[in-house]
Amino acid sequence: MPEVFVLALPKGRILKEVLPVLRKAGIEPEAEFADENSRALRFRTNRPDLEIIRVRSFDVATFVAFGAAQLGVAGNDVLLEFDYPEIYAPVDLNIGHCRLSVAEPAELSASDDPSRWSHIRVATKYPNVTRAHFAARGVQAECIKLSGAMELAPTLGLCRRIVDLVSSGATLRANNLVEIEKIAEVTSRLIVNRTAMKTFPREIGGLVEDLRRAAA
Ligand SMILES: Nc1ncnc2c1ncn2[C@@H]1O[C@H](COP(=O)(O)OP(=O)(O)OP(=O)(O)O)[C@@H](O)[C@H]1O
Ligand SMILES: O=P(O)(O)OC[C@H]1O[C@H](OP(=O)(O)OP(=O)(O)O)[C@H](O)[C@@H]1O
Repeated sequence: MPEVFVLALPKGRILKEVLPVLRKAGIEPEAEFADENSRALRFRTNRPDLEIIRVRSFDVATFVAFGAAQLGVAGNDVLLEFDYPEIYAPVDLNIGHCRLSVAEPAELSASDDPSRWSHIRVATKYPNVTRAHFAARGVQAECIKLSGAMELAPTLGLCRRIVDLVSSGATLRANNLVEIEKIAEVTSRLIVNRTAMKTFPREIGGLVEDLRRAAA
């Protein structure tokens, strides 16, 4: 019986960008995958040795880190937040371009001086990256963990600053916030479980190379 490998894909916005890359690599998910009303989470592909699962973006990293999926697609925002040693990220897929930034209300930024901060409170989905970023310059960041809609936090008085993903800047503008500092540039990466790569170098290495060529 041949080995069947599992590729974990994020459910959200990245899915639309990743499908053309898969197609270029000769990987076609079964028809049900495109059906938004389907409750299935696990799908066959045209390759008998590859299945796809659809999970939340942060969970892609968890499935791959624990070897439940051998491959996945994750933004480096997610990889920075977890820093799982079992994850190897060999290919930048050149999709999902955005940045992880610090933002605050426009009226605060007019008089704010970030070089004088010693302690700040920040709403974010990325508490580990945020704490490490500020600790590197001696600022203690107290993080309030949210799972989305961070931009509401300053308006409603939860805290004055947020750390969130920014692409066009439209979400910040709509909430009267301005970007004051970039923490990291973000793109989506192909990720691989290190043990799986060592155990099946030919098979997984082949998939990695197919996807590398498709993303180039
Ligand atoms: N505005 C954006 N532009 C480009 N890429 C983005 C943007 N927002 C997020 N991403 C990328 O897509 C990934 C998933 O984004 P996000 O977490 O917002 O999606 P989601 O569908 O809301 O996921 P979930 O439901 O798991 O929270 C992020 O980890 C990031 O790498
Ligand atoms: O700069 P922009 O182009 O406006 O993009 C930024 C927005 O995109 C992401 O949210 P998403 O739309 O994925 O929703 P979420 O809040 O549920 O994560 C991110 O969290 C920002 O809110």
